[in-house]
Amino acid sequence: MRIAILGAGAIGAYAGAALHRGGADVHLIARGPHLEALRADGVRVLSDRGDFTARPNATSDPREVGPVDFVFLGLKAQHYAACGPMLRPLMGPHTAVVAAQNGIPWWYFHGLTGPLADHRVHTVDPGGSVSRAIPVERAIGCVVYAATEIEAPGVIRHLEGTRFSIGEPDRTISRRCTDLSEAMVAGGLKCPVEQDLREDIWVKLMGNITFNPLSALTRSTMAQICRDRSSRELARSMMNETLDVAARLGVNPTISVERRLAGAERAGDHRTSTLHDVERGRPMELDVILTAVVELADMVGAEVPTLRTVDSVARLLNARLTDGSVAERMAAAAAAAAPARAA
Ligand SMILES: NC(=O)C1=CN([C@@H]2O[C@H](COP(=O)(O)OP(=O)(O)OC[C@H]3O[C@@H](n4cnc5c(N)ncnc54)[C@H](OP(=O)(O)O)[C@@H]3O)[C@@H](O)[C@H]2O)C=CC1
Ligand SMILES: CC(C)(CO)C(=O)C(=O)O
Repeated sequence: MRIAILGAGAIGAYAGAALHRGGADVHLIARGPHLEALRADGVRVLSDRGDFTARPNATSDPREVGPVDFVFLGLKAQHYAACGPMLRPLMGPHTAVVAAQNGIPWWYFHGLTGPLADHRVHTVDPGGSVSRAIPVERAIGCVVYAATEIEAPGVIRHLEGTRFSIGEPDRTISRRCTDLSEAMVAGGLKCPVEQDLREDIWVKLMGNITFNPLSALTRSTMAQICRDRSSRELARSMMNETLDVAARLGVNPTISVERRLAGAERAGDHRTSTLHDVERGRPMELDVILTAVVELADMVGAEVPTLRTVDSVARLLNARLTDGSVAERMAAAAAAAAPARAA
């Protein structure tokens, strides 16, 4: 099985290393110093479950890879609309694209019947730009219950979780999903094939919609947010509002808010992927994680005052982060602080 990892960052390189370890023919697509390290030394995975090194092919140029069976998309979702030129050389007639994103995917209403069939969520697929880059019929959904970070170029720190739940938008159990699942399991990951991934999407989103923006806005870990009485209450409100939107869309996750909060608190001092971005002076992956849910709330008539407030301040921060000068200053400050943190 040939697999390209487009955006072999924290999650992509981790999944790619595992797939390679399991016997798949893996091609990592990366850039910069991280790519140089991947080429020179492979992916070094550091994990309580056992460290290992995998040496799949690594390149910056998808044309060197050519058509594959699966593209595992490890890019941040705000880069999906522009990924068409990188994706094209990887696509054969049957290539599937597995997007490891958090939040609401661009294919969310694809394959459904009823009044919302094929509805486009504008925030995640503005003007159809993402659907044009990644046609929905190519998409396999993926909900990632793993936490990883790039500790140094070529080095992935695995913090917790190995589950990558996958599923077809149209609720079929397809051969391509079962094939991919076998390859992931051979690499030591959990990869259940779900009939309808939408419940998993909302369960995961209850955490991301809350902790990703709050951690970025307050520079706090998930545990710190949970242990402070008022921010825990804020998190609870955000989760309840999210569950209301999901319910109005016909999805009723069985997990309680208290259990979800307890799980986040147990994650301890983990910094979310969004906090990592802000610390590096990069824009946050906000549209798919939070703004899209506010759009869906408006669509289904749900009151989401807390989500709306956090979204508006987080979008203001994102606007500052996309202003080059501010982003450069923050990145410089983060680089200056890094040796001190390490000491
Ligand atoms: N990290 C985690 O624990 C989790 C992440 N996720 C999801 O996984 C997805 C990826 O997140 P994460 O792995 O943390 O993000 P990363 O930023 O670590 O990975 C994205 C990678 O894509 C690379 N990239 C971007 N554009 C290009 C390009 N044009 N050519 C080559 N490489 C490119 C980036 O390189 P560069 O740095 O140079 O821009 C980076 O290495 C997100 O949607 C996130 O929500 C889900 C669950 C957990
Ligand atoms: C926090 C985590 C790992 C989920 O627990 C995540 O999804 C992220 O960092 O974006």
